[in-house]
Amino acid sequence: MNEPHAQTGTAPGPVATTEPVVVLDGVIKRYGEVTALDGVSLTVRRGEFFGILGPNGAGKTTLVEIVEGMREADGGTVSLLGQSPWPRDTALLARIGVQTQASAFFARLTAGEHLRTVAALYGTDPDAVRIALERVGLTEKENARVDHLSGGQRQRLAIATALLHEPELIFLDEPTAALDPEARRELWALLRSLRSEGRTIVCTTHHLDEAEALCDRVAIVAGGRVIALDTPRGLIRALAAPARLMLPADELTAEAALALPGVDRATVEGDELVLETSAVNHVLTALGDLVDIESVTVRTATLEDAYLSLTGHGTEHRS
Ligand SMILES: Nc1ncnc2c1ncn2[C@@H]1O[C@H](COP(=O)(O)OP(=O)(O)OP(=O)(O)O)[C@@H](O)[C@H]1O
Repeated sequence: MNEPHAQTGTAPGPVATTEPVVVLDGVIKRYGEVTALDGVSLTVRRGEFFGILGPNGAGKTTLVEIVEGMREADGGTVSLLGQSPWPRDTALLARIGVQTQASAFFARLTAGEHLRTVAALYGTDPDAVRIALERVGLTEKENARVDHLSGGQRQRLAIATALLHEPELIFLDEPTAALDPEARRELWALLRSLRSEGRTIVCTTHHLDEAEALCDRVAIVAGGRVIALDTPRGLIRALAAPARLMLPADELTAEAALALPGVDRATVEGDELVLETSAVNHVLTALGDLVDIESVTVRTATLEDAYLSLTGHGTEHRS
């Protein structure tokens, strides 16, 4: 049998604690006529990798900026590490790390110079630069100019910048935007290792596979509201979408497949027979007696399916 589609891969490492590090209660933010946040309540626990997902304009950036203390909410309460992030408190800011966008780098400096400049701003020990470069696998690029780094190296430098002062809580914004698949996977490994060190990570992303692979829990925001909040697995389970089993159409007829216990639907799509079932193991066992099991591909629902269903941008369990 072929490998099933990527499964929910919650990162290994310490289990998130129950201690709240970010608490929003009924947070409201308006920009003139636009209500960007319409009563957002959520809690991020220490040690969690927490994803914030949602369509463009959903209010994600506004939400994160309010938590970071960069914007003032119009209503509701916000607690960051037990304190109100507004009015801004520099002592509190020193306990969080914000991934800078590559455009915010000192472009003509080397990676090392850039980090030393940021370290000086934070009043951090200069040795932190060496440690941060090592941490993100950029030691050999210390003397390379920032504008000569690849996209993946820039994203690593952005994360190193956020890590310099050893923050308890890190905010990431689209950490793997514009990276090739290999660079994305390398960055995922780095992000997993940050989590396994016990850091709390709040990450906005449009990549559903990334959220599914990395996040302990995700909040789906739409129209300024949290419309779902759960583990990726919980959101997928709530979707209750059937699994799809695909096999060459010449191996079995749709009629014969429908006669198998557990098969809810059997359709021929091109040269494939597609079976829908909520009892994958039963159907696989039955198929084992009838067809070459190596030719069967299983595709279970993904976080993307749940997201599209919840945000109304798709209702089908797509393949
Ligand atoms: N400074 C601002 N002034 C006026 N309206 C704003 C401002 N910032 C955001 N908005 C509006 O508030 C809403 C939420 O925007 P926000 O940037 O928080 O969404 P987002 O989920 O981060 O979107 P994206 O995924 O596109 O970055 C949108 O309708 C946006 O147009």
